[in-house]
Amino acid sequence: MTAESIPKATAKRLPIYYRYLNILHDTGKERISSTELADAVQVDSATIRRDFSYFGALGKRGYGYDVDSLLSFFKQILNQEHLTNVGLVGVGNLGHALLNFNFHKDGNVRISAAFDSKDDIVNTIQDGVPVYPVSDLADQLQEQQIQVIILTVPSDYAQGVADQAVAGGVRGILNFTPIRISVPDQVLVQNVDLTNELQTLIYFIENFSK
Ligand SMILES: NC(=O)c1ccc[n+]([C@@H]2O[C@H](COP(=O)([O-])OP(=O)(O)OC[C@H]3O[C@@H](n4cnc5c(N)ncnc54)[C@H](O)[C@@H]3O)[C@@H](O)[C@H]2O)c1
Repeated sequence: MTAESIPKATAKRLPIYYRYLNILHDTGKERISSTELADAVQVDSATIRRDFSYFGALGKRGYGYDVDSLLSFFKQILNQEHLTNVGLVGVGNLGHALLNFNFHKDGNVRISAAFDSKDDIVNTIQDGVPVYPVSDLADQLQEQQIQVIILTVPSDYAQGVADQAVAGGVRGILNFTPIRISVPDQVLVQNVDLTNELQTLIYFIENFSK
């Protein structure tokens, strides 16, 4: 089974399972039933069993799932053993917060280079990450083989920076700016809008909560 042949909805739940299994592993738990897992990750147990069935018969009736073998399987699927270096462009309020966070809990992703246009921050190290002049973006992405960037520049600069990143061979952009950037088909853009997320949450609370 390859990552490509797993249904998208199942693939989306993998990181949730993975994170929880890591916690179980750290506490020394060796096996878990789908019902226990369902309670912990808030996914119903039938869905969990179906999801896991895509990975072959990993569970044994009356025994549950072996935590270690599930973990190593997910690690392989999620490519967790492979460290992905990410660039961040725009070290302002939001950029600083993301640099400070730097995905340390997940272990397989880290921001390894940051870029800005302000003289007082360029060529410094912020939260352990070197900040390069944005004029070097395309070169540095290529040199450091960085294929994913986080975009946290003011909206007026978003498209220009995206163009530079594309010139540097970027394959994915996590776009925090309100601008819908244009990129070639082969480049993936994931837009993040916290206002939207909050409004969706409030809508669900008001309309679907018990
Ligand atoms: N998606 C969300 O939920 C969300 C939340 C907050 C902010 N934002 C967006 O994130 C962006 C950043 O917000 P902020 O509050 O951190 O802004 P900010 O002004 O504090 O920071 C922007 C940084 O980008 C740098 N910059 C400017 N032009 C640049 C360029 N061409 N190349 C590289 N760096 C450049 C600036 O020097 C500054 O350090 C804005 O577009 C804002 O709208 C989105």
